[in-house]
Amino acid sequence: MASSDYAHELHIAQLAVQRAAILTQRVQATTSKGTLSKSDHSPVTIGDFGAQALIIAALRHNFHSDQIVAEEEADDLRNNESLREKVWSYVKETKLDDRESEEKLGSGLKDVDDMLNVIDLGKSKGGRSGRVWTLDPIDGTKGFLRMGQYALALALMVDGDVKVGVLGCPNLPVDDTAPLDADIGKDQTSGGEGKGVLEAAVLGQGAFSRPLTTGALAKERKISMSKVEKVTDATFCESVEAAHSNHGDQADIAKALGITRESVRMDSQAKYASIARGAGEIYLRLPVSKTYVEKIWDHAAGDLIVREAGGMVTDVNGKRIDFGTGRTLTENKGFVAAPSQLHATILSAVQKVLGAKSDWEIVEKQTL
Ligand SMILES: Nc1ncnc2c1ncn2[C@@H]1O[C@H](COP(=O)(O)OS(=O)(=O)O)[C@@H](OP(=O)(O)O)[C@H]1O
Ligand SMILES: [Mg+2]
Ligand SMILES: [Mg+2]
Ligand SMILES: [Mg+2]
Repeated sequence: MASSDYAHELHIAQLAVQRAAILTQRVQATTSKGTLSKSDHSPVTIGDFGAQALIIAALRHNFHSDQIVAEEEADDLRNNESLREKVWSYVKETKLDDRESEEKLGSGLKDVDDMLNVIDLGKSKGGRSGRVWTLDPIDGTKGFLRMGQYALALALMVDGDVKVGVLGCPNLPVDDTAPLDADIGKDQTSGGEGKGVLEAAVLGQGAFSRPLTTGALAKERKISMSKVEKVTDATFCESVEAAHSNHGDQADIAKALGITRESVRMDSQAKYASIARGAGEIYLRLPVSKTYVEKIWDHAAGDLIVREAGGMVTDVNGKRIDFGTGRTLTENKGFVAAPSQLHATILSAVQKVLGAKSDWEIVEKQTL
């Protein structure tokens, strides 16, 4: 990647994600992942807390005055000494095995209290002005727990626009040309051989992938979305959980498009990472709940990487995703990510299928 705008931010973001992925991989390999249920009943683990602490520590060291919007907060650790100590033991032991790279991430966290405070630096409001990092330390925690796909997602927004995006996907194949395997979202315990990819993009500079390592960054390769011209030849991916995206609507849309291949289900922004390198074409995420508002950290990195790889990402109304609205994406409903040459066709099928549903209130009728 050209060393120009945001080169330093990109470099640090990739090293920070790579270091935190060492921790998440160690936690995923153990049977005791320290799972807690949050107030919304979603899980959080030692891996989520530990990765958030390590990545924010690197951001604090390098970009002291930037805002950070991250998913996790430290309250559950303040009230739980044994879990707090477990997280701390992982955090203090995790280092890149390349000294120069590790030094770039800073001198580290002083003690457990420093770790808790650093985790809580992720409580910023976000918004449309200034530099804001957004972090999902483990996206797809359910996938992480079921030994499937998950991603460490970090992005930098400036004045509400995503400028840098990084996705660490420890369980995706290293090989960018590997076809989208129907079992990709399933059990990944059989070994880490050939797995682990780090994808990144800077606005206007293209998208790149490199093998995830435990030290210095590996050599990068340019990636691009699929060149498939006929939508009937496309494969689409979707969430595993039926509660996170509407499998029924997505199946109807695929049918309307004449897609006969079965959808590939996998957790996390590994879906964006896959289509960004041409493994599959489409990522559909249509809302199930009328009240759930999506979070910026679940989409910012993936959105930029897909767009820089030659794709388009919009909501179901065809609007670009607006990341300047704070911690949540209040201006967008549903996600349609696809290669540019197919996006209009897919969007029109999405609108036709949703428009025909009498209970579809989220998509304003006048915009369909
Ligand atoms: N109701 C509802 N609707 C839509 N999205 C929701 C919902 N509840 C949670 N979430 C967010 O979904 C994130 C995981 O998305 P995935 O695509 O990985 O889902 S799945 O695990 O494949 O089912 C997940 O991210 P993580 O918490 O980082 O795992 C949540 O932020
Ligand atoms: Mg997430
Ligand atoms: Mg998460
Ligand atoms: Mg979560």
